[in-house]
Amino acid sequence: MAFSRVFSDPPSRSIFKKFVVMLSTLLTSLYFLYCLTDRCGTMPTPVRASDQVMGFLASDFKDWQSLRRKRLLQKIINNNNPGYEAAKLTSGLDAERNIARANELSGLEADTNVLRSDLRIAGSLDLASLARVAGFSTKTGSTGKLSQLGEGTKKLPQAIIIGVKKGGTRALLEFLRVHPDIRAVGAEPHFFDRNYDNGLDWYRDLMPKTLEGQITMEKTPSYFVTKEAPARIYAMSRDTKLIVVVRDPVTRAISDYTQTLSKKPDIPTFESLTFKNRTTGLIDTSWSAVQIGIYAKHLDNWLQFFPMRQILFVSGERLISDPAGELGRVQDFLGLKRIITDKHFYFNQTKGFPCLKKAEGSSKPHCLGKTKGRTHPNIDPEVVQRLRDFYRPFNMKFYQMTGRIFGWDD
Ligand SMILES: Nc1ncnc2c1ncn2[C@@H]1O[C@H](COP(=O)(O)OS(=O)(=O)O)[C@@H](OP(=O)(O)O)[C@H]1O
Repeated sequence: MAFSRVFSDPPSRSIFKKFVVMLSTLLTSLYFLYCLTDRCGTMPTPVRASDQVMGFLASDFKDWQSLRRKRLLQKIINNNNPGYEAAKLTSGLDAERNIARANELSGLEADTNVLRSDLRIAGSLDLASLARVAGFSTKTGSTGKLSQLGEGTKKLPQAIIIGVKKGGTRALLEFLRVHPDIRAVGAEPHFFDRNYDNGLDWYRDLMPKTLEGQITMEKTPSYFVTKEAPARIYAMSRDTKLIVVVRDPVTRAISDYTQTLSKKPDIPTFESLTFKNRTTGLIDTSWSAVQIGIYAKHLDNWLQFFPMRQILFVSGERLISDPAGELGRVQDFLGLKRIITDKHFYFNQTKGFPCLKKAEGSSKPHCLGKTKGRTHPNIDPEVVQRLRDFYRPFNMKFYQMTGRIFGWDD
């Protein structure tokens, strides 16, 4: 009996172990797929539109928010363990790599700059082989700047493009990267929303090396609508400069929908998703495409931690009609010499957008990839009008808060 137990237990244990490993792999893959369909974002609860408008405007940023700020900050400082676990680091990097690869394979993100940067993120592991897989020579990823050759140190970002999704954040980052005093990670690290548990060392390690005087940057548009992000960034450095590219919230919502539709062609129409109840005109503010555009509400969260002078708002519309003008404001805000000027841009008729005459580290003209500047579906004008009416008071509040009239309500 004892003899047979000795020889029968080990195989069953090993089968069990294999089963556990297979199950974890399956679950991890499912999670990545889930994230790729944009379902990892926050899903706020629905609120009746008119109630929300009035309730929000009436509250006018009460004192309890400063209490909330202190509480949140304390929680974050307690939770943020800089000595991250090695296991988490590995899984985080794998996630980035998997997303980059899956995007690449599915053609969802054809922007070479994004891929290039994703390769750079993964570079600490095996840049050369990943580049080969992606069909890029490692030369493609070279910026031609000294720090790319190994000098300098990795630093936490001093400036972050925190939003908004579909605002024009990729265009802004790609344009800024032309500046010799800016070094930026191309992929979205999602540190302050999805990967915060990985710790600041993990985050720093994603950054490119910089020399004295160069600014490290990243962009993750979902930060703007992430409740925890302001306190977390504040805990990293209260001096962090924040940049938000904002765009007409109605067009932004349609752009957001267009992106989802390109990945999931079977989703309901924009019109049906907009309303909780079309007859009563009740707008579904739990739909993220609508919710993200309530800029005044999200900005209020940031103002609990950062003064207005530390946040720059870039007009997504002006970034297209006058990229050099908007880039001038951004360079001033970052305390940099105005090196990026109208000489750097040309309007590409085929693309219908401004493009760079020379991309970072290249002598060739460069437009953003095909996922930027998509054709939007036609939306029922009545629904568009209803959305305009919904956003108007929030837009007014936002203009008042920022001191800039963005012209979305003309
Ligand atoms: N120069 C240039 N080239 C191409 N596209 C440009 C440019 N400048 C701004 N845009 C607008 O950027 C919109 C995408 O915004 P984001 O880059 O913030 O999107 S994302 O959140 O990172 O997915 C994208 O939205 P869609 O037009 O809806 O595709 C563009 O309108």
